[in-house]
Amino acid sequence: MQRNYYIGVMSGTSLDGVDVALMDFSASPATLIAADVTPFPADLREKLTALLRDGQTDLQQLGELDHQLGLLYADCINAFLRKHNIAPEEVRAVGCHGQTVWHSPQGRFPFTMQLGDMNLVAAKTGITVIGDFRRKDMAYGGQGAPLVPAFHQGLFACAERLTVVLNIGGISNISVLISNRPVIGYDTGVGNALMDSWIEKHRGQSYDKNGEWAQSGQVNSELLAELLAEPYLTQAPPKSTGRELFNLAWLDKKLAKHTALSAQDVQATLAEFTALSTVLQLRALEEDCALPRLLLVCGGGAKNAFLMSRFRQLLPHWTVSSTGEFGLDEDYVEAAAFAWLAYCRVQNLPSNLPSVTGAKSAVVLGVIYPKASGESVFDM
Ligand SMILES: Nc1ncnc2c1ncn2[C@@H]1O[C@H](COP(=O)(O)OP(=O)(O)OP(=O)(O)O)[C@@H](O)[C@H]1O
Ligand SMILES: CC(=O)N[C@H]1[C@@H]2OC[C@@H](O2)[C@@H](O)[C@@H]1O[C@H](C)C(=O)O
Repeated sequence: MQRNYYIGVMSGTSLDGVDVALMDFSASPATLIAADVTPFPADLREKLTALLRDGQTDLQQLGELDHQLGLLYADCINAFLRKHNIAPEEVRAVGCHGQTVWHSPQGRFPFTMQLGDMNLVAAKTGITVIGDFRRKDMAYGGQGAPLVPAFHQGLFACAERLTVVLNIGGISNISVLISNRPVIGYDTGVGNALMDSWIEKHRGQSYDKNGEWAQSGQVNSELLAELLAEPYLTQAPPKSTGRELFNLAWLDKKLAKHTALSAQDVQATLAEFTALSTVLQLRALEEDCALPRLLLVCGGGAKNAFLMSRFRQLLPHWTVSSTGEFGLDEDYVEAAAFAWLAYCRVQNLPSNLPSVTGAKSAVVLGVIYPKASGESVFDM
């Protein structure tokens, strides 16, 4: 059978690296052919961390970051093609998310900003690139996020069970899949972002491997209650958030009354906060649906053994597993989803779910940046 290759590229809110996934859409279900992650160069990570921390920049720096990210994505794709012996001509299109530097879906002038010049990516790879996936949904009144629930639905929905796909990246988001009901999906709140920032501040490590440091501390119930009182958590969907809200400045305010707490107790409380802010949402679903319940975790948080054990303890009536056990490597679900979003763009298929983002209608997402030859992606 003829292959139908698309590449998805994702660099998420954790700023840990650039994920590249090659998907084949020639048969259903689509298959992941190969995937790799490239860590962010330290200088770029530093600049982006600073930008995400306070949103302060100038136009020169913003433009340069846009260029630098475009080059990085192109390098990652070209290295990927070389490593896996794939010619650019074999790939119909690349779906590239770009780097979210600010997400502000509420307010008088809602916007979401992803950097990374897709013109550069197309020019340097020789492959047609599709980018700017979120803003069409926003133009139709949606949150512009999360976009992966439609992809989750296609891969993991099953009539005999309630399936929830939970992505634990810097931010966590869920997709609730119950047959014959519209998909529910939203950002539940913080994923790894606060645990990452806290361990970086106190121990100079970029993340808490397997949650070992968190496990060594004690959860402080007063602090936990204050974290859980964040209004975003009880806001009704559609909703989406980011590191503009959940950052060290937010945490510092909550810690003001807890100056005597040890750093590892704070980490333990942050881990519990990450788990509970999702678990409370899932418990509410239990009243609504009597089907067997499956929680499928993906994203870097799926590798945090301590966090996964907390989900199992807190959700005794659920089977807790990872997407990897159900056919798609948990590290590459988002990158695979952007390959699928590119595929939808080329097929002119709508890919947002109004039940999730709140958009007025389902629309075709993504802007096409054609490769240099002028050959249309639709002619391949
Ligand atoms: N072995 C591990 N133990 C604990 N945490 C881990 C482990 N491996 C990865 N992580 C966490 O996963 C994070 C990366 O997750 P991921 O790549 O899914 O995030 P992202 O895609 O950048 O975020 P988002 O989905 O919000 O855009 C790391 O920053 C780290 O906190
Ligand atoms: C604005 C933005 O980049 N949002 C990301 C982020 O990372 C996780 C969560 O917050 C999710 O809403 C979204 O990414 C995934 C890929 C999505 O759109 O489904």
